[in-house]
Amino acid sequence: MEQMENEIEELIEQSKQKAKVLTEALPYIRRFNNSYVVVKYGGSAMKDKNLQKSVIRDVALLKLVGMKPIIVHGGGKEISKWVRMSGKEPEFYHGLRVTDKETMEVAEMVLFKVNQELVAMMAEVGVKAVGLSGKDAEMIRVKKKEMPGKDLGYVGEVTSVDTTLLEALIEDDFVPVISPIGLGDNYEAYNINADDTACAVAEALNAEKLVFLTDIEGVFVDPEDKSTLISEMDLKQAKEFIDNGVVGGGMLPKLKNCIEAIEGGVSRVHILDGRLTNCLLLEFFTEKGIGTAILKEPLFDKPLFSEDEEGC
Ligand SMILES: Nc1ncnc2c1ncn2[C@@H]1O[C@H](COP(=O)(O)OP(=O)(O)O)[C@@H](O)[C@H]1O
Ligand SMILES: CC(=O)N[C@@H](CCC(=O)OP(=O)(O)O)C(=O)O
Repeated sequence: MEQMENEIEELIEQSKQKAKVLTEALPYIRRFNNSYVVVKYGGSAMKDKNLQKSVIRDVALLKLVGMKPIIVHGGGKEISKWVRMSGKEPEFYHGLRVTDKETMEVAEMVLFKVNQELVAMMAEVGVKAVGLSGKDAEMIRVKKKEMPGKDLGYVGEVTSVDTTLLEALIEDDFVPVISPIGLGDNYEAYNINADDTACAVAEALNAEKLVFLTDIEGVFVDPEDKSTLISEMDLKQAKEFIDNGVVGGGMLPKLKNCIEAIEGGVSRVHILDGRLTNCLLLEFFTEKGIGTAILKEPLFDKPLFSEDEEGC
């Protein structure tokens, strides 16, 4: 009898917790209703199938509560695996894959596979997604990326994004899943860095939010010291971090993309740890939020580090 009473009490407590979570989420659901939210999903955060499913479930939930999510995916590691299997060693120059004709073919095949897997996962959680590359309806046009001293081959730099198809799909309740391939002047396929692609799509849609899911908790002053996570920075601070050499490696182009997106009209950009279960829900629907937010201007005067932060 006593055990039964304890179980009932536990159930009531759990229900109260769930109700609290939903109540806390309400203002955010209302605020982001009908907003474009671009999620860049790639890198190491994509490694694990269960993790992929968790991210996809989160995106489905964003959709079901009234937002307009768009996924831009990467797959760099998977491309490298298949390039090796084709007998070549992957080559990168300043973070960009040197892409000859053969590598472009491999990249296009691998990205198509990744794209369709994500589309199927969305279907599994009851949301209709449509897989696209930038070639569809000439959505993403590019020019060949020029780098002093190195020919990158079929690497594209986005020149324009035509959102007509995206808007039509979203209007009809589909979630677009975009792979980072663009169409060149000569109508050939070009390989685009997925962060650049997400940034260009978010800018073209004037998105409310652009979220980069990566393999680290956010931007750190010192990545070795977890207490130095920067929960929020404005454009000025972001530029200072770049100039002062605080950020390096893959975080450098990512932060540059964040700055570009904000300057291009995106309201908020976030860098989140895609390895964390329910990372998107934690960022979107909790007061505290997670990761690093990059804003046009500071919301209010507060210390740089993560205490006392405000979410969304
Ligand atoms: N100050 C910094 N804060 C956070 N990460 C940093 C910083 N400086 C360098 N990095 C590196 O940037 C990496 C993220 O970039 P990248 O590997 O290109 O991500 P993705 O593959 O998800 O696109 C982190 O794993 C980290 O090693
Ligand atoms: C030109 C260029 O480098 N393109 C990238 C496209 C995929 C990508 O960016 O994937 P992640 O986000 O998973 O790294 C590549 O070929 O790896």
